[in-house]
Amino acid sequence: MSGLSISKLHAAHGHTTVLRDLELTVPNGALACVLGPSGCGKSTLLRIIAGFHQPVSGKVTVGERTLNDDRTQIPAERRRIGYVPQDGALFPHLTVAANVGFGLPRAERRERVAEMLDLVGLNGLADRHPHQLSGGQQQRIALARALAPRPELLLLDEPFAALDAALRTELRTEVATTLRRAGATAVLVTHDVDEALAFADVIAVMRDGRIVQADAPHALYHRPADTGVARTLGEANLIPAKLAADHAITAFGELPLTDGASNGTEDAVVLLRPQQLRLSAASGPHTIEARIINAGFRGHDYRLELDPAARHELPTPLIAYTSADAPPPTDQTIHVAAHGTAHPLVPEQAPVSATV
Ligand SMILES: Nc1ncnc2c1ncn2[C@@H]1O[C@H](COP(=O)(O)OP(=O)(O)OP(=O)(O)O)[C@@H](O)[C@H]1O
Repeated sequence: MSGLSISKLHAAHGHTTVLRDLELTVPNGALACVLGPSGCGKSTLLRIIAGFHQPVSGKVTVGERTLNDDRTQIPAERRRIGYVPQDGALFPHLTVAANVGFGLPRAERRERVAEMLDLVGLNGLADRHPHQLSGGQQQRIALARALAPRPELLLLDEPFAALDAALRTELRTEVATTLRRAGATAVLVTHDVDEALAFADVIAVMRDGRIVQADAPHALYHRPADTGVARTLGEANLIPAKLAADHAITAFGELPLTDGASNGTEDAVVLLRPQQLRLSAASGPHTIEARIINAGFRGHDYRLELDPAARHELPTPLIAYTSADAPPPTDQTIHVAAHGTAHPLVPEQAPVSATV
């Protein structure tokens, strides 16, 4: 397998620009997730990489091979790229073995099919037809079929979207393990943040036809580039702050900065994730007073919506997660403290015009 590199990619459907100046690098052997809202251009990006859609301009390379640039447009069948669509799209009239072996040279077909079915843990099902498989089994066969010709790059377009929540979690873990075992470079498209956080070595957040930030899941969650990326990765409290050299001054007192340095700004916003806000038994110099306006039980914890007292000048609602056995009742006034570090955020950029 080989790494993927995309630069200055522009694409349109008719007169509507869909991708603009898109940059993305996926190292060899890495699993990347492209995360973004419906309609932001994720599938268009995959279809360009696969060779199903021609971009307006830009360069796409896999390993040393240029697939698209000003002069080059390698056809899809010569790209050596595997593609797993949302519904798997197995050939209904062929057996599992024939689906996985489709297009492989006859001499190696038998052995390669057995190897692939082994990889996805379904070697007992070679003689079945797709309609005799569960949704999860069909997706695993689709993955085996895509990996069988030893593609240089594997593309997965929301491959778990049609599955129920439990199967989805199980299968995405399995698929990630399978891909790592196969040493595959893969790009998965999703609008499910849990999927991206669990699956990826690199998450690329897409907005308005561009990749706005790409980084390891942990870095992206704790150090988002702007308020939009912060919200894309999970619930976010955006807290007004003044920035000093190495700390933020907030209604919760002084909090160290995540990256430990700022230029000093009077009028800043810092990110505090809900798990950083904790109920405090007593009021103190670094607690705020708030009223619980909603408490939702989520099995492992409660999600609280809080209305902070007006004097704190904080946004409403603040979101806190608490693992307390039972939170105080709704409408009760409580004290809240903030833990950990604060990460300064810039506002999300306004979208640019969508017409070429
Ligand atoms: N064949 C097409 N002709 C015209 N417009 C299209 C075509 N395919 C997609 N679009 C438009 O291009 C934009 C990007 O679509 P795309 O399918 O790439 O988004 P997406 O992020 O994959 O969305 P989703 O998550 O809903 O699948 C959308 O506004 C869509 O309506």
